[in-house]
Amino acid sequence: MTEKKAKILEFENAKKSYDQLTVLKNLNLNVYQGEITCLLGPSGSGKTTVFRTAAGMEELDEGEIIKKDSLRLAYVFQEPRLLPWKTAEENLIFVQKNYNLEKESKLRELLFNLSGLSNFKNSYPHELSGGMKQRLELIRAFAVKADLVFLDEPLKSLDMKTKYNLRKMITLIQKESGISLFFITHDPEEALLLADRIYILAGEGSGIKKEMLIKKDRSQRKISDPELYQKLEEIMAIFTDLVAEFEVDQKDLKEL
Ligand SMILES: Nc1ncnc2c1ncn2[C@@H]1O[C@H](COP(=O)(O)OP(=O)(O)OP(=O)(O)O)[C@@H](O)[C@H]1O
Repeated sequence: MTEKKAKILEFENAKKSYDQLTVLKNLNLNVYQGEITCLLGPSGSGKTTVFRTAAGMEELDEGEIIKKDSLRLAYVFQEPRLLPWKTAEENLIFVQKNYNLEKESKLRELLFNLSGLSNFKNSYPHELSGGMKQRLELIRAFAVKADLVFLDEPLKSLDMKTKYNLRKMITLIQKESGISLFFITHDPEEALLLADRIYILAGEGSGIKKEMLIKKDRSQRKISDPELYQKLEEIMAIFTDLVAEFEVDQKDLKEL
């Protein structure tokens, strides 16, 4: 199949171990311009290790991450990293200053509107709910006009309504700005609702088990669509193979 989109980041034969534990081996994946790419895998499969190496927080043992030096990257970590002594708007200005973008007040205004946080620009992080803080984390990453935003489980531990709203917000921002996103999740439904391209991580000491393309218009997706549902079943079959079942002798349960 011919790929017309430009590759903007590439993991080539990546290998990463911690002491005796090989977490990633022969990992190959591409991030394409203007796409939402998802790295999907069960707990412990090495997703955060991919994120940390991409962010330069860890070195690969072997292989390469290929990207242009000029590529502007932004990151959304699992746990909020907001500055507690700065208001919501000052948190955005703080990161914008790194790129001389602090005068972009219209962009901030737009992001606050899109995230429903317009009335909380002057609030401090401790005055916001968990979901609001996560929304602020997301718009902070979008405030620096990055080429590629990495998101590590951005919707983890949020309730269904907040997840739904944030998915809508991400979809809208991506559609309007054409920004590329690389997000990590263990949730197949989230991957299917958001991604153009899903890489399923094969599990400890391994690479990518499968690459999946989702063509359906993001704003029209429902998990009950036959196309998505069939893909969900495919992913679940792979996950069932990857996740070892724990074994407990029935009579030991009497100890409970
Ligand atoms: N700094 C570290 N030192 C030693 N082992 C580590 C380190 N970081 C991760 N590991 C191990 O590497 C493996 C993969 O961890 P990683 O956090 O990348 O997985 P994950 O897919 O992100 O998991 P989860 O979804 O539970 O966050 C795990 O077995 C973990 O214990």
